[in-house]
Amino acid sequence: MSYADKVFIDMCRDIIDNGTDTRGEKVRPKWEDGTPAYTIKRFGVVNRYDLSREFPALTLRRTAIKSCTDELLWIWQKKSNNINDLHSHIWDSWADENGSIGKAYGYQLGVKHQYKEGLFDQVDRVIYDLKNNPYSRRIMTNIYVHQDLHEMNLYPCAYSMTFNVTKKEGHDKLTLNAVLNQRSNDVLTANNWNVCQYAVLVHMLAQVCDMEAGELVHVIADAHIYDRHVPVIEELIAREPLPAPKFWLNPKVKDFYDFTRDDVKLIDYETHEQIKNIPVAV
Ligand SMILES: Nc1nc(=O)c2c([nH]1)NC[C@@H]1CN(c3ccc(C(=O)N[C@@H](CCC(=O)O)C(=O)O)cc3)CN21
Ligand SMILES: O=c1ccn([C@H]2C[C@H](O)[C@@H](COP(=O)(O)O)O2)c(=O)[nH]1
Repeated sequence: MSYADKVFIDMCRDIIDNGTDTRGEKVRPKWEDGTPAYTIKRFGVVNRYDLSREFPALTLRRTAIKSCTDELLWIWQKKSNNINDLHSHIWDSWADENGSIGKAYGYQLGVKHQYKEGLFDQVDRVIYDLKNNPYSRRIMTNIYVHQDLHEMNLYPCAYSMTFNVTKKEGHDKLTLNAVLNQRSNDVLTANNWNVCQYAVLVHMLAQVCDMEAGELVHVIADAHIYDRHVPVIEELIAREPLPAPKFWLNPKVKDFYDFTRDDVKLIDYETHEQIKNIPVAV
């Protein structure tokens, strides 16, 4: 069975059985009808995925790999903050009349910073360090920029990646690992969505830097299940996990900026039926 399913089931069980409830407290998000969106939450969840063994897609329900890759490329490759550059409508509720989500996500990754070797944005700096100084312990991004928070419609949730390179015995290539730091995670809507997109990112960066993909460690400060999602989660985690799919990344692509969502595929991705019309708290 898919290892990601096991991690997801254990995490959800733990949140529901051992988490704390925000019901009746002052909370920011609301449901579409204006009702406060309360959660059951667990502080400090850490999940590890070994990308050299399996791609961490859930089989309990289908994760839209092309849409989540599209959002990842919107942020990391197009470095855009405008929903008109995105193929899906997942950000529509947080955009202004021009389609902007403010100085969030892609905007921050496109800002150039001065380094000893010259001006780089954070993505190009990561690629430069992975190619030129792979054993550096300083290869990371951070888009949680306090001075710009007042110009963001939603503060970044998955806000930092720390890359770390190791060498496996008997392997010619170096191994690329990463820690994804996330301050807040809507477990039903976006847990596996975020995990799959950052797994894709590690695979892409490994390929263009001539490395192998290793571990992805997902650190979540506030892992929560919204009140209206609890019955859906109960139904999902009662399902029997299926085998993990195989991951395909177009091996011809050698430049990070050449990847498109069509260069990513899940082969033999068998899943249980999708749960439609899941409400998203705004
Ligand atoms: N409450 C909340 N939860 C989130 O997960 C979230 C936000 N807000 N605000 C900003 C973004 C938007 N995110 C979203 C929103 C919707 C989907 C979603 O509906 N996904 C569907 C279909 C996507 C498609 O195929 O285009 C899915 O089945 O995964 C995913 C991520 C993640 N983020
Ligand atoms: O990539 C994402 C983006 C957003 N989320 C979720 C996490 C929260 O439920 C909301 C944001 O609300 P805050 O009050 O700002 O925490 O969006 C996610 O899980 N993944």
